[in-house]
Amino acid sequence: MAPGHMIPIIDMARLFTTQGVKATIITTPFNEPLVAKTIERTKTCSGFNIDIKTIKFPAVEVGLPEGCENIDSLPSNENSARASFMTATGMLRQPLEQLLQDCRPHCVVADMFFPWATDVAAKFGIPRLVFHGTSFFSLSTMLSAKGDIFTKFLKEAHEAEVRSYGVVVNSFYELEPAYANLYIKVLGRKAWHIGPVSLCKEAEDKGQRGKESSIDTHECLKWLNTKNNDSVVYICFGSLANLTDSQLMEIAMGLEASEQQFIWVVKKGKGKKEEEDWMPKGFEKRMEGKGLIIRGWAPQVLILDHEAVGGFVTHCGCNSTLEGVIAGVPMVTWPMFADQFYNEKLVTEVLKIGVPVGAQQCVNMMGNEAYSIKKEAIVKAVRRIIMVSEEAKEMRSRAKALGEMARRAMEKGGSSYSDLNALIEELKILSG
Ligand SMILES: O=c1ccn([C@@H]2O[C@H](COP(=O)(O)OP(=O)(O)O[C@H]3O[C@H](CO)[C@@H](O)[C@H](O)[C@H]3O)[C@@H](O)[C@H]2O)c(=O)[nH]1
Repeated sequence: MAPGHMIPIIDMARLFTTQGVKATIITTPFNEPLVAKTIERTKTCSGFNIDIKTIKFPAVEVGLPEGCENIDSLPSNENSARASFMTATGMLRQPLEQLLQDCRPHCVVADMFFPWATDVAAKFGIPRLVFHGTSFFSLSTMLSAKGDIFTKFLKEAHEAEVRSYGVVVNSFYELEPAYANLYIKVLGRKAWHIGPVSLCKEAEDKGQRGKESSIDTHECLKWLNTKNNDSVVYICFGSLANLTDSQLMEIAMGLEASEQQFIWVVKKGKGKKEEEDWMPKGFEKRMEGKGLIIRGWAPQVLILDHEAVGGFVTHCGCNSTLEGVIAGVPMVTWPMFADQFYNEKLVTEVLKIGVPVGAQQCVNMMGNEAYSIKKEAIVKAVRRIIMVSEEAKEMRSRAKALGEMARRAMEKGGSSYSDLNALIEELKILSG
């Protein structure tokens, strides 16, 4: 239960319904409005057939505040808060069992964070598919890396995956053929690439993905419309990372010194005091017309898709990475935790459509006071992707070609379209 997992899950449900099957999204009461709004926006689309069912999330029972049902709303990032959240997540097992008993679906797609869903589904003879939310590259790398990187939880998730029917991957074959082959043919996993799911034709709500945008989308587009093609850098670190004030300060100074136009998403509210703490004096005034700061939630896909955007500074969350690929923009990679360091390698060393900012250390979701990327590194990397040069030109052209391949993969006859088709057919046979 985190935006980076829920957004693709909702897209996936819509994608499944395009194949004529009915989908039910299971969520919790405080997450339900987000799911409902997204579904509502596409309700008029043909073939639409999605239900929502909620099960109670025992936040209070594990000592979390009432309504704390999403990892991005944890009161703090202390290990204890995350551990409580995981405990509460584990307690969804029994209500899921009840729900499956009543609904008897033909298949359950459950996120990797619910390893027990495999056994629950098996109880009713229902196949379970695992959704990791990450690329074949990072899945294969994690499996091939030494066993000691696996925490107890990851071990459990891994064992559940082995016992599951298979894995659905939000990726497309042409993006990482060697790693799709490695995962499926060499490591012997049963997997289907069905993405990028955000390109599902029913997912036309580009301006409101995940949360309500903090900026009027028309204003944002109006601002972008005044800019030349490929001239604006977009900077966003996903839904979970909180950067320290000193890190934000380095970014602000770096952006100013880079002399490039930008849209920068900062997960901070408005408030004079706060502003003074994390940006140089007079920064926003000096940047007027040149730089736009979005405080809170940005309409990311809408921004990336605009032709004025020519580069993306990203933390390499899997969704953002794919969205950058679809938009065909070179990236500055700035991984922070989880699979992001793997995704960085995919972008910079395999696909060669980005340059690393030089992040060497994992920081937790609240950042790290003792470690920050300096302004000079930011200026250098931003200029490398946005300023006219042979290197930038080549990266851009490779990125644009991949974006085209992504679209083709999702069209009728494309690799992801066909794989989804094959999956549904197989499930139909299974269910008799
Ligand atoms: O202001 C914002 C911020 C984010 N997004 C969207 O939110 C999603 C964010 O997902 P992602 O880029 O994957 O980042 P995280 O939110 O950090 O995702 C978590 O989940 C991912 C999927 O498992 C992992 O790859 C990441 O490492 C993990 O941090 C994307 O679709 C973005 O378009 C917005 O629309 N507006």
